[in-house]
Amino acid sequence: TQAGCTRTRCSLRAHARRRAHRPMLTTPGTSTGIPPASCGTDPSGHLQPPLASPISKASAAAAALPEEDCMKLNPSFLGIALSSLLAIDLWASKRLGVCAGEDSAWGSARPLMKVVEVSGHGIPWLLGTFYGLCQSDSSAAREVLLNLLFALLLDLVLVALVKGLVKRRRPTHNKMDMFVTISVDKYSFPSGHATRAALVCRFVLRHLVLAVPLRVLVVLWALIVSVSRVMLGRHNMTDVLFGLVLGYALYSVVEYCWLSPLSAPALFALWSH
Ligand SMILES: CC(C)=CCC/C(C)=C/CC/C(C)=C/COP(=O)(O)O
Repeated sequence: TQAGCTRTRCSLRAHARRRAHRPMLTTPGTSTGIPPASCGTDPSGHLQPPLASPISKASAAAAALPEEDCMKLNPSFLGIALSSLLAIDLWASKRLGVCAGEDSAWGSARPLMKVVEVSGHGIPWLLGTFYGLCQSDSSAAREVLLNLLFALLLDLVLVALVKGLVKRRRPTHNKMDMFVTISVDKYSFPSGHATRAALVCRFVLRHLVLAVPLRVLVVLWALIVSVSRVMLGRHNMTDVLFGLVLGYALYSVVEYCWLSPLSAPALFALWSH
């Protein structure tokens, strides 16, 4: 009937669309994602298997695609592994976001987590270091503080660059109620708090003479700041893990470019009394 024919044509078109959008898992040419022209329907409207006929124009065109185009359609092992990792990351991060809101499982701990958040924020660290630099009267202290200031600024620039390049959105369960942010802070990869925590932790352990309990406290602080980013729902786990690695590596760069009265006399002249 007329209605039956229309339904059959629609279902054929839908079938062709589904196949055309399905990523190819087989070698190009054997499955083109386009139904062969010889496919048809029987009088009752059911799809018939393809007839043994020459390759249709469409499949011949697909078979002639350059290798790179076919590669794009074939999900590689690495692609599948990455998508699976990201899916696990999103799922686990959402489950760990127990302080993401007042009504979350650990919502009552949210104010405390926000104090931890401020302790790893860029502004207190920049202002504190700058203040220390202006107050210090020993050249050794000035050298350490000037390098800490340089490290903190380098960290801000690097994180802003990576955030702007990667443009990964913050988790959907995050409430954007953070203490002072800049434009790129709408993005979450990598976590600026985690990079700063790792960087400051390595810096302090290397340049401050501290008793063992205090050294342990510094490491604990860096870990708590990092974990709190996921608990507050600000970040996914991969943002924080990458941030820690980046901050750790950044310290090596700071150490390599260490500013001294010999290498940067003009900078030190600014703060010599
Ligand atoms: C000198 C200058 C440009 C200071 C800007 C300090 C500032 C507003 C830093 C932003 C710190 C922040 C909110 C980072 C975001 O951390 P995530 O862990 O959420 O990535």
